[in-house]
Amino acid sequence: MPAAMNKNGMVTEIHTRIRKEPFTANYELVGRELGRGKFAVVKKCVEKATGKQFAAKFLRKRRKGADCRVDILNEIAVLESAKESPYVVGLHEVYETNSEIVLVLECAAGGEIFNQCVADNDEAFTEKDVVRLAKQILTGVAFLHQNNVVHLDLKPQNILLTSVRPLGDIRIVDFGLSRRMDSVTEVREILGTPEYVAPEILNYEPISTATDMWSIGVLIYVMLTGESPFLGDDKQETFLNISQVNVDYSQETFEEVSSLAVDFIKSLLVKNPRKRATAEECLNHPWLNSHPHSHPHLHTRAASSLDEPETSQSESEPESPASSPELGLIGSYLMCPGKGELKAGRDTFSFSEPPFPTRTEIQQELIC
Ligand SMILES: Nc1ncnc2c1ncn2[C@@H]1O[C@H](COP(=O)(O)OP(=O)(O)OP(=O)(O)O)[C@@H](O)[C@H]1O
Repeated sequence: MPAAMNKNGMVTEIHTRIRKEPFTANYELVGRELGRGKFAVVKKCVEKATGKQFAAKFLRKRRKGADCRVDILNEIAVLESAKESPYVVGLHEVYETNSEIVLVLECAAGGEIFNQCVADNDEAFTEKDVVRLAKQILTGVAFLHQNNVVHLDLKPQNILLTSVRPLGDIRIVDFGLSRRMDSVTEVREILGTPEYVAPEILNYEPISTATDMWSIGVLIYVMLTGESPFLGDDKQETFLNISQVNVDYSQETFEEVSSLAVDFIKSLLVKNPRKRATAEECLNHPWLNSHPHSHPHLHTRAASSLDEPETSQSESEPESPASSPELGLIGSYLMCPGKGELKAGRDTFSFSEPPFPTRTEIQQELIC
C-alpha cells in the first residue's frame, strides 16, 4: 500500500499548495450557482489577476458531526493524479478556511449532460453525439483505471460539457467517492445514486474498476434513450431491477438507435463484474468506430423517466439533497486491483429486508 494511502483506499498526500488567505482576495464570485451536491456548493468565479473564469467548489469540512478533511484531501489527490487527462476537470488552486476547503476548478460552462438526457427537442443528443462523447468518457475513465483510480459515482450529473452550442467536450467531475485500487483496501461507506450502482455494491461484494463500467452502461443507456433502465417506483424495486439485470432492450425503447449501440450496452450491463467489458475493450467496440447519422435527435418522445435534480439557488444549506435520492450503504467492501479472482462469502441481500441493508461486517475472502 502506498505510504500516503489509508486503509479505506483514500490518498491523503497532496502536492497542491493549500492557500490560507481568503479566497475572495483573489477571486470574485459571478453569476448564479453552478450546482450543488450533498456537502458542496459550486459557484462561478473570476480570477482577479487574469480575468479567467473558474468554478469554485466550497466543501464543508464537518459533515454530520465528523471531520471529513481527509475525504477532501483524497478528492484533491485524485484530481492531481488525473491532471494529464483532458477529460477530467482541471484543478487550479485550493483554499482553506476554518470550516471549508475551496477547490478552484476549470469551469465546464456547458453544465451537466443530464440536461440533454432529459431534453425532448433539438437539444437532445443524436447517436453520433453520443458516440463522440462516449469515446471521451471512456478515454477519461480508462486513464483513471490505468492509474488505479475508481470513480464510483459516474452518472449524468457528474459528466459536464465545456459548451452546449456547439456541443463541446466532456469533463468528469466529483471525485468525492473515488478510491485508489493499488492494493486491496476496504471501503466502509458507499453513497451513490441508486439507479447507477452496480449489483456488487448492493450485494456487498468486492468493488473493482468493473464497478465503474456498469455505471457507464447505465449512463450510455440514458444518453441514448432518455430512460433510466433500472428505475423502479421505489428504491426497493430499483434494487431488484439491478440485481436481476432487468433491462428493457425493446425496439420501442431503442427506436432510431443502432443495434451496435444496444450490443455495446449489453457488454456492460452484465452482473458478473469479471465478464463486463473494460474501458479499453469498450474503446475497441465497433459501435465507437461506427458512423451513425447525425439525425434524428434521440428520445424526442415525451420527456424521460429520469428524476430531474432540484437545483436550488439557496446559499444556506449545502447538505440538502440536490439530485435523485441518495443511496446510503454502510458496509464493508473489499476493493480488488484489476480483475483478480474474487471469492465473496456474503449471502445475497434479501429484498424482504428493508431497502437499506445496514449490515456492518461481511466476511469476504479474496484470492488475488
Ligand atoms: N467544474 C465545474 N464546472 C461547472 N459546474 C460544475 C463544476 N463542478 C461541479 N459543477 C456543478 O455542481 C454540481 C455539484 O458538484 P459535485 O458533484 O462535484 O458536488 P458534490 O457535493 O461532490 O456532489 P454529490 O453530492 O453528487 O457527491 C455538479 O453536478 C455540476 O452541476
